[in-house]
Order: sequence, then structure tokens, then C-alpha cells
Amino acid sequence: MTSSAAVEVTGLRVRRGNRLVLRDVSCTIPRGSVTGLLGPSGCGKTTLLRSVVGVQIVESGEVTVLGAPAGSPGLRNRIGYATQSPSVYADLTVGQNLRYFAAVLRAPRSDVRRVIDEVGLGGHEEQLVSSLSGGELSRTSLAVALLGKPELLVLDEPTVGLDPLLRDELWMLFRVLADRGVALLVSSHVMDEAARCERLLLMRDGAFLADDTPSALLSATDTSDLEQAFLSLVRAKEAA
Ligand SMILES: Nc1ncnc2c1ncn2[C@@H]1O[C@H](COP(=O)(O)OP(=O)(O)OP(=O)(O)O)[C@@H](O)[C@H]1O
Repeated sequence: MTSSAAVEVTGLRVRRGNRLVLRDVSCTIPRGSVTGLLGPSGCGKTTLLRSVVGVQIVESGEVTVLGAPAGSPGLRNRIGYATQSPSVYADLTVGQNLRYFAAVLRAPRSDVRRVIDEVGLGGHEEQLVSSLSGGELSRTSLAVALLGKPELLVLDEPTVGLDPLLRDELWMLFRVLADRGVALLVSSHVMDEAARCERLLLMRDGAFLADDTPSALLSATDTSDLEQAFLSLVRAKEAA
């Protein structure tokens, strides 16, 4: 693994039910940058993220995370993972959830204030999670993922349901975190978020169509926007 790589995936195959969901997938996720994992619904994005976090049973291949096999106990406090469906307690307030997870993760108590501010949830600390809006709920999950200053952040569609202003703020936060050296792996199925990433993994049917920078993808496909680039790659693959 190169010293700047946070994650190295080699020849990963995953079967879910009787379906081969990931087919010999290989990629590298660098530290200090935002890698976007983009592709249509059902292409295997969540399955890849679960494999990186170490909660997915894999058929074959290797996933090395921060120098250790994915799922190693020592990685637990070094990775922040926000799933698509919020994994916080509905009957607790935002602050109670964050204080609980900070204790579980052995993160300093002062982290609670920091992450609330980072995700823009100031003023909601005493609110019950069950009464939050969808966007506030997903930001609460993101806040949990930020506790303890993880070296790798794995975020599954973190901006779904957010208004454009909040989406913009979160992408700026991702940038700040990357500048601090954090590796971010962020999935999305909306191509307009692709331009925000330094590297893009474009996925379709459990395989990568591309693993490159946005500008390299545009020039390789001779297109001016990333949605067109994606379509062009799909067509080239189908014609092959
Ligand atoms: N337990 C399971 N049994 C069978 N198939 C499954 C199982 N879990 C997931 N799948 C299938 O695996 C495929 C990949 O699912 P995955 O959640 O990784 O896709 P995704 O790209 O994250 O989709 P989305 O953008 O809609 O969240 C899908 O076709 C899904 O139906």
C-alpha cells in the first residue's frame, strides 16, 4: 500500500443472496482527499462501503484499511461510518445521542459541541431525534460519524434530502476535513456532486467504469459534464 493510501481494495467479490453484487473490484482511496463513489441505485455502492467498514461478508479479495484488514478491532475508533438509514436513537435527544456515542467511542466530551457545530445542528441539541426533519436526522448521523476525529470517513449518501444550501455547507466541511488529512469516501447517486470530489469511482453493475479525477474523466470522454461522461462510459462498455 502506498503511504498516502487509506484504503486498498484488491479483487473484491461479494455475493448477497444469490447475486454477485461486486465483481472483482479494485481501487485505492487516498488520504487527505474526497473520493466520490457514484453510480445508479443498486449498483453496489453500499456493499462496497460495508466491505471497507468491515461489516460485509466477502466471497474473495482483500480490503486493507489504514494498514490493517477491514474489520480489525483496532480500526473501530479510526473510522467514522454514516449509513443511509440513520443509526441513532429516536427516543433520545441529539445531545444525548452524541454524548452516548462519544462515551462508546471514548471520544472526548468536548467533541459533542464540535460535531454539532460542524454539521450545523446548533439549537437542536435538546430536541428529540424522533421530532427532527429528514435532513436534521441525517446530519445527526453524520455528527456521530465525526466523533473522535476519525482518519477515514465513510459516508453513504450523506446529502440525500438536504436543501442546496446545506448540501453546499456539508461539501465545504468535507473539504476542510480532507485538508486536515482525513480520507473521505462519499457515495452519491447524483452526478452533480461528482465535481466536488478529487477522485471519482464510477460504478455500474458491481464493477468500476472509471477510477480517475473529474477533469481526467471529462477529457478521456471528450464531454463537458460528468453526467455525460458517465453515459459515454456506459455506452462504450456496452459497445465493447
Ligand atoms: N441481502 C440481500 N440479498 C440479495 N440481494 C441483496 C441483498 N442486499 C442487497 N442486495 C442487492 O445488492 C445490490 C447492491 O445493493 P447496494 O445496496 O450495494 O446498492 P447501492 O448502489 O448502494 O444502491 P442505492 O443507491 O439504491 O443505495 C442490489 O441489487 C440489492 O438489491
